[in-house]
Amino acid sequence: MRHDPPTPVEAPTPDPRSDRPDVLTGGAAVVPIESARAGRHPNGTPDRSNATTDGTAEVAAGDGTTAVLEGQVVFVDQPGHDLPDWRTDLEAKARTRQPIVPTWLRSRTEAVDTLRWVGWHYLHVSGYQLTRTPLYAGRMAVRAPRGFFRLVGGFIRWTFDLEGQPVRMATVQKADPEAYLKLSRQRDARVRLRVWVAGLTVLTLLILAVIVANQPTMVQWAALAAIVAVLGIIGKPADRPLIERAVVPSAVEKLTSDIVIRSLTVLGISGINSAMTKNPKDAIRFVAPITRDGPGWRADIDLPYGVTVADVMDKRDRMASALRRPLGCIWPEGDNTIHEGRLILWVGDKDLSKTVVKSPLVKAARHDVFKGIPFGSDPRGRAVTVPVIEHNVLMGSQPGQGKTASVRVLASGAALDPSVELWIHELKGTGDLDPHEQNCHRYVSGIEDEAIAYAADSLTLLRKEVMRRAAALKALPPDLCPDKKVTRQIADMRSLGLHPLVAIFDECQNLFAHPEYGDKAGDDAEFIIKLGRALGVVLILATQRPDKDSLPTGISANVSIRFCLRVAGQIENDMILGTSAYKNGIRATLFVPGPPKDGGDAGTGYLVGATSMPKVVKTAYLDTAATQKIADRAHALRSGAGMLTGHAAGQRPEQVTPTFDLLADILAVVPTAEAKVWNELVVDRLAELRPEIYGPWADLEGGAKTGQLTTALKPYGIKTMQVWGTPEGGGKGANRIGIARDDILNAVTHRDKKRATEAAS
Ligand SMILES: Nc1ncnc2c1ncn2[C@@H]1O[C@H](COP(=O)(O)OP(=O)(O)OP(=O)(O)O)[C@@H](O)[C@H]1O
Repeated sequence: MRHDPPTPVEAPTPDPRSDRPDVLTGGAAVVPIESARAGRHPNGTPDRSNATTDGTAEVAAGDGTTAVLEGQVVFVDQPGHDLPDWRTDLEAKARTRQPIVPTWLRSRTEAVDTLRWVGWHYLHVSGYQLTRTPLYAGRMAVRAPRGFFRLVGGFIRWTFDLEGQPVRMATVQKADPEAYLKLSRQRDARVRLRVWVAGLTVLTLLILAVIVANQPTMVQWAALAAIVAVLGIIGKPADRPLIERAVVPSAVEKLTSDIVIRSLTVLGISGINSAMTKNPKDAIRFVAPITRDGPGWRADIDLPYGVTVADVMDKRDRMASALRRPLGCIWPEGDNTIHEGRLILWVGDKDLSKTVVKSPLVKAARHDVFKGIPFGSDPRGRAVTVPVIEHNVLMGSQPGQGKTASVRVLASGAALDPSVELWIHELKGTGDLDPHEQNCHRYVSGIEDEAIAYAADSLTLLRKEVMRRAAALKALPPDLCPDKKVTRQIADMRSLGLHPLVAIFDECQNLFAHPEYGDKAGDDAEFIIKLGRALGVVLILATQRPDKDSLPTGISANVSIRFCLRVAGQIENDMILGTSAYKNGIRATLFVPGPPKDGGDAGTGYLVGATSMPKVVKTAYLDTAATQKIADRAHALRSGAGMLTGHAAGQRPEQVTPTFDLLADILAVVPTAEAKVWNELVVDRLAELRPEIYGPWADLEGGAKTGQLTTALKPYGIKTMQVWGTPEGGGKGANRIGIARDDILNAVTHRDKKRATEAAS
């Protein structure tokens, strides 16, 4: 069956700016929508249109026949040149502006470091050469006779033009009298002049010799030394330099476009390989010249269409092999403000994992946290500061990758600002932060329940503190606090109680995953993170177990600064660095596990939220001795300023949550002989044991009382069951909800084992 031709329609009015003709010149075609609809097959299958040059379009009708659409056909691809918006054009140019002041001069620390390095370098070179002057003098003396003969021989050869002799002989052998005569005449003319010059030179030297002979001995020795030096230099064997190198030349190969292309094509990325096969010249484009950038080379590259920076990041080790550099020198980065395929490849001269970053805090007399805390340096050697005021920090990694070392840096920075109230909770019990105990308003180090309860108390107190501060800030006159935020000026007015309060929870998974305190602690932390920022309350959390049980999602979703050292997989990566971080190529899985001495990347991580773009940062390393020195200095500072409070001033901690161990308490009230017991009986006995804790449970009615214990036991994985029994005062036997004593005992054994393993790791 053949369709009726569709009703002719008007094509859209042509763009007046374009000189597009109405004839078809190629490219894909747009058929006016009404025509296309009219030409659709009744069963709804879309038709395929072919543009024709007479202003009609043929439409496959689906039954093998062709319908002709009348009207004007408009092309998708417009002829003529692009007409980019001039402002967009300028903005694009502005993004690629080269800095007027070189990058190393823009940071004071970096400039000082570079100048210091250059100074030391040349001092070393000068010292090295000066100590070797006797050796060089000896060498020159030995070489001087050969130099003398070379000089005299060369002088004679020049004077009598002996270099031309072989050519002249060749003309004789070829029996070419004309050429021979020409060359001989040239030689005679030369020799005539050169004999005069040579004679004058010899005469001058004789006069100089007579003058020197009449000079004091010192001058004579100096002249002799100069002559020996000159002859020594002339007499140098071709393969033996006079001066030794103070610095072995660097083996670092200059990064060139060929090397970069070679390294990208061996990564096994199909998008790159197929683009290279189709268009080897233009598949990988360099958007700026390859330049030196800090202690390394930087190449700005547009990857082939469809290839993302994340694809390349995954193959960093292969790239290192292709570039013949250690892995710690290869730092590919994306710039997705431009597009997903813009790769900034930085190849360092030094392996980052072998670099130990020094902290300026080691020598600082004091520090101002409103300026952020110096944290470490990026692979290019630029100092990186972490802002803490109005921020919260979450750090994570697998064990032994430098979390605690990073926490120490932040704790030390905070301690050196006496206006900061410092609360430290180190929930592993290894004492890594003990040096700062003397500066803390609240301090605990331990993995046992008491330590966890203390940390939970801290969060309860912090929550109250946040609410108090919110009211205090609201009450401040607008001229003092126009932005409703804590400023340095407000922080210094101690009476307002709005000074910075930095609370650190290292190994926080032990708190958030705790069966008794975990849930509430998670709620409190989330509340503090959301509201405390503008009020000067800063939470710093570090965990070695970033999963949803040990790190409530409310925390990982709301924290503002994230630092992720080496982790094993995508889930942990995104828990710390935020959803989609892995997908976007921010992958802390690329770091090598282990400490630097074993070639690992401990101390190196991705920092997100502290700088405009996510950055790889190597943290400054403070060992225990350096931390102790800083802590002692901070203590003296605080003591002088009368800022030692709470724990540091020897006050007893304020206890908010009474400490209790439910499982141990149940075992205490259920004798061994009683294998199974009703919940309600257990609750009554518990209330007798600790009325302040379990009293409210016992006050609950019937089912609620039973349910309370069931709920409290759930986090331990203990299930309740139907238990046959009789009331304690006597009465009829019945089946009611209860527990088995053995289940409690097993849970305690399991918990103790787990704690012992955690303490050992
Ligand atoms: N910034 C750094 N520079 C150099 N080495 C570092 C750095 N940070 C950590 N290290 C090395 O890594 C080791 C482990 O660091 P750290 O104890 O901080 O790890 P961690 O992640 O806290 O371990 P755990 O999870 O077991 O507590 C250190 O002993 C040190 O040798």
